[in-house]
Amino acid sequence: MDINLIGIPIFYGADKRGPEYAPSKLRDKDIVSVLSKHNHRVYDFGNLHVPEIKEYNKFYSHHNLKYLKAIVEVNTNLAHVVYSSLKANSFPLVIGGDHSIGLGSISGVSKAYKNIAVIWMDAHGDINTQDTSESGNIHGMSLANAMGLGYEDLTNVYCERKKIAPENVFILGARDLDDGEKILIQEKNLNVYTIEKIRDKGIEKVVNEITQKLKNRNIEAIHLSFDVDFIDAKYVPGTGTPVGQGMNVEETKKLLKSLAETKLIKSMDFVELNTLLDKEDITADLAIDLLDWTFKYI
Ligand SMILES: NC(=[NH2+])NCCC[C@H](N)C(=O)O
Ligand SMILES: [Mn+2]
Ligand SMILES: [Mn+2]
Repeated sequence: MDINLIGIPIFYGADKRGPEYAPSKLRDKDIVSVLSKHNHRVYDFGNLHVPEIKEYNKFYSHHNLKYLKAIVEVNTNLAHVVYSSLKANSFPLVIGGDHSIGLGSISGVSKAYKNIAVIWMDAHGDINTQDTSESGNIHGMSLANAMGLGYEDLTNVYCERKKIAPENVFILGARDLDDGEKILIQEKNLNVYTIEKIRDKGIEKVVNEITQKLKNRNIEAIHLSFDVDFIDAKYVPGTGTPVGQGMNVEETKKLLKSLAETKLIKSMDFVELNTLLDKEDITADLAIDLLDWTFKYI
């Protein structure tokens, strides 16, 4: 397979420095050779441009949407690179950066394929809007924006329509949801698999259930958006919003393997690695290990 490696050095969606250094960290750790081992041809596209915005200007457009303008710009450009990669039969692997970039990735995928699904592995839902968010951080809104909910500059990124149908979104690992997010899950009857639910059913059954639903809906492509805080806080010191009670590394790998083996994953984000918070590169090394593992089966 051909892989286009796309770095997005952005922290604006998290409003906390650190995620912007993740792409170069993973390159230092030889991500290209690691992925190439599995018979992939890896093309390193380098980083996309992230405009500089001064801290005092972050509320420029909207008080509860920090760094809105820059985030819209970056996601628009990312969407096009993702779209163009898919059209050229390459697998876009997007290295964040914070999770605000999920919007750009999904936007690109949604133009390349008619019927898509999104698997969002995350301790959080990232389904806030400017009205429900308690932080104003856009990385907590990107999945809602992709579903057409939220501020119009965000929902209209790349093309003016909703990018993904709520019934084709699967949130795995959620265990830290805001009140507004819980209401939305009820309202839209979203597919949310909490850690408890995944452990109760078992990983295999969960993946089968998801694949069955996707088959019934003729899904052509899954976009996998992996937030490293999906994993239990004790294994990932290097992330900005860590949450306990998550899966361990072994369980996570089992889940990633089953998802990869569906052969439906056509694009992926790896986000929220914060190198400034990391301890002795534990999280960066884990990131390499997880990507190595996943791309063995993809
Ligand atoms: N991609 C993430 N790590 N998101 C964390 C979001 C945290 C919180 N729910 C918020 O909206 O601010
Ligand atoms: Mn997230
Ligand atoms: Mn998260």
